[in-house]
Parts: sequence; C-alpha cells; structure tokens
Amino acid sequence: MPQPSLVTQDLTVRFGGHVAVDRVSCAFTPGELTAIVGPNGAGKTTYFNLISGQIRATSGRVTLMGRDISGLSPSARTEAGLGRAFQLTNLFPRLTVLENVRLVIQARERRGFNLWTMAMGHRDLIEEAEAVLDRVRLTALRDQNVSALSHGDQRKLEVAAMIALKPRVFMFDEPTAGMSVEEAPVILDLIAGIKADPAATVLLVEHKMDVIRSLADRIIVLHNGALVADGKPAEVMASAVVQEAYLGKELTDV
Ligand SMILES: Nc1ncnc2c1ncn2[C@@H]1O[C@H](COP(=O)(O)OP(=O)(O)OP(=O)(O)O)[C@@H](O)[C@H]1O
Repeated sequence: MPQPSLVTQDLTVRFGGHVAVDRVSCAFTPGELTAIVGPNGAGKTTYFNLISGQIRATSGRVTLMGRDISGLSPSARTEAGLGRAFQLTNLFPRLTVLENVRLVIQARERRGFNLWTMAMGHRDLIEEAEAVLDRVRLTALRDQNVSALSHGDQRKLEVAAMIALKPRVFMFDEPTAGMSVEEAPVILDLIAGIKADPAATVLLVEHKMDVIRSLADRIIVLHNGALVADGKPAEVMASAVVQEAYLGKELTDV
C-alpha cells in the first residue's frame, strides 16, 4: 500500500457555535479516487476549503506529502502540490486558451528551476500546452480568448490548467455542475484519465450517484461535519449509517 499523500488529522472548524467540520481524520493515497458524499450542509465543501486553505481550521492539521501545510496560504498549498480546479486557474480572460495553459506550465517550471535543471524553451512550453489542450479536447479553441468560451469549455480549461500544474492531489468539487448533457462526459473522461495515473490522488465532492459509481474507488461520508463512514463504494452505500444520514432517501436519487 503506498504512503498517504494527503492526511487530515482531527480537522475542525467552528463558525460561532456551529461545528461545520468536526474532527475529521482521513488519509488519502495515490492511485485512489475518493468520493466525499453527504447530505446538503454536511460540511463537504467546508472540508475542501480547509484542505485547500480557503478557510483556516479552528484545530487539527493537514499534511501533504509528509509536510504540515496547515499554516500555508492557498497559493503556497498549490505550490506544494495541491490542485483544486477553481483555485489554480486564475484564468486570464483576455488571453487565449493556449496562452493560459502555457502560463501555468511556465509558472510550474519557474518553481522547479534550480541549478541542475534548465528552464524549458518557448517551443517546449507551447508543445506541452498543446498536448494538454489535446487531452481536454480544446485544441480547436486554442486561439480563442477565454472570455469567449462557454461555461463547459471554461470548466475544461480549468481541468487543463490543473493537469498542466502536475499536482500530487487533484480536488474536484461537483465538476459537472451546470454542464450540459453533452459536456459532462468529457469532464468525467478526463477525471478517469487522471485517476489512471498511479501517482495521482483524487478527491471528488459529488452528489450524482452515477458519477460516483463510475469513478470512485472509495467513499467517505460526512454528516453534520463528522466522518461517519469510509470504505469501498458497495459497502458504504449499503451501510446503515449512510442510509440514516440520508434519512431513508434512496442514494441513487441523491
Ligand atoms: N463561512 C461560513 N460561515 C458560517 N457557516 C458556514 C460557513 N461556511 C459553511 N457554513 C455552514 O457549515 C455547514 C456546512 O456547509 P458546506 O457548504 O460545507 O456543506 P456541503 O456538505 O458542502 O453542502 P452542499 O452539499 O449543500 O454543498 C452548513 O451548515 C453551512 O451553513
């Protein structure tokens, strides 16, 4: 079993008297896609925000590749190898699709630059950006300004930027929300492609059970901010605690 890439330890946040995330301890491993599920208001997005640094924990720790990142800003966490789609992109609306991806690669290379590595040449940057666009099927739009893209294409570009950054952990929060029936499968294929990399750890907050069923290796369930179930999808779906958390709702309808 590989070492965990991301660990949360007793991670907790209180908003006034309300505990939105309640002592969540969980380890995530490369080669595994974990779906994070739970009813509305369970704390899923807040848990993501604590991991990516959008909000600071009241107590507890987040460790990435063995390093305590609890005190780092969101951008420092990105640099440390944590990829969260909306946070990474900082898309430049007046630049083209290709230029946006090239800038992400350039920023990544600058960070990796040291005496022993040579900075990539312009041609290499463009070639890598083209390869990423090909992977997300945005090649035809490479010279379009980002501001002219549809919502679905912007989401694809967010995934492209995340792939270009080569993070260790990929975080997706309802990646197909607001997408058309035609667009959603492209994003799901991309996530499946990312998950096929044994070095990638993928976290997915998702309500749609068909998406979870097709992608998840593991499901964790949050309820009232606490982790109430963790295991293989079939076991978790069948467990009493999950049925109760969803108050008798059919999980397939969630
Ligand atoms: N900044 C905040 N201030 C106060 N309360 C907050 C804040 N952020 C979240 N909460 C509360 O924390 C709880 C968890 O919210 P969160 O958005 O994480 O749930 P969720 O599981 O992602 O829900 P959904 O599935 O509806 O997106 C909710 O009760 C929410 O109202």
